[in-house]
Amino acid sequence: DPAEINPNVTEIKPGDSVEVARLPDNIYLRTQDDPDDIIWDRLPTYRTELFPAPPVHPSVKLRFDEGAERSKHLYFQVARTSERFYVRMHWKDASQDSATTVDSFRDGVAIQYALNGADTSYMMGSGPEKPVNIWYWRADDEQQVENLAAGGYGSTSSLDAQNVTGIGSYYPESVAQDSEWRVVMSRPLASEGEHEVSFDQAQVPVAFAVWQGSDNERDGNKRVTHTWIMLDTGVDDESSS
Ligand code: HEM
Repeated sequence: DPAEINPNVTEIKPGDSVEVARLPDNIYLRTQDDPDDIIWDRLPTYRTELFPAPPVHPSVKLRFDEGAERSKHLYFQVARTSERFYVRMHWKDASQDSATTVDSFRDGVAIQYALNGADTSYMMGSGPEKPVNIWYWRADDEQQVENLAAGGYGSTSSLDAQNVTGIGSYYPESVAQDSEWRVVMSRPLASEGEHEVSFDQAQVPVAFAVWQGSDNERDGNKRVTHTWIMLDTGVDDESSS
């Protein structure tokens, strides 16, 4: 519904490019990864639509509710200083699901980067030649982000370098539907190892995923952006190699 979108929010479709905002070096976040720092009010906000990930696995198919109205909006912001890259994500969620138990699932969010160009499958990469790097936050540990790599389903693995930090917080509102999660993740600009995304290139393809615990979403069952959104880093490819 276009009427509901704030004029300061830019709608992003798959294939669109967004600019990584450059924070001056004399600006500091109150605490690194503070999801509610006032700096975020001054930076451009983007909104994109998430749709159910296609069921690729028989066990996901069993749980896949074809009829469900499951599209969802994700708001995101991207920024860098001379030393770190930051991404902030927020989305409405009427329930705070912080634990996985026998019959309940936790909320989560992730950003995925194609390591070897936009012809990589946005469905978690295409084999060892076209892998992805994934930063994965889960509501059961609001102050931790896992740094993962994958080259197709079933190959998801944790990286040696766990240098991605992050914090998420739930902001309840009197109208439950207006409540939201806000999550910031960041990493030093310099990458460590071949499976960490390099920000030293003009464009970085990204995709997002949100797991809504109250809808029993977990692993492959989640909402995702379909195909890549391109981040313009402001780095010149020719001068940086
Ligand atoms: C759009 C199509 C996608 C499909 C069909 C898909 C499918 C799957 C499947 C089958 C699994 C379970 C097996 C495994 O770990 O490999 C999985 C897990 C996972 N996926 Fe995806 N995926 C998609 C997109 C994404 C995106 C865009 C992201 C990140 C932004 C992502 C992040 C993850 C993570 C972090 C896990 C591990 C989850 C856990 O431990 O609970 N996926 N996905």
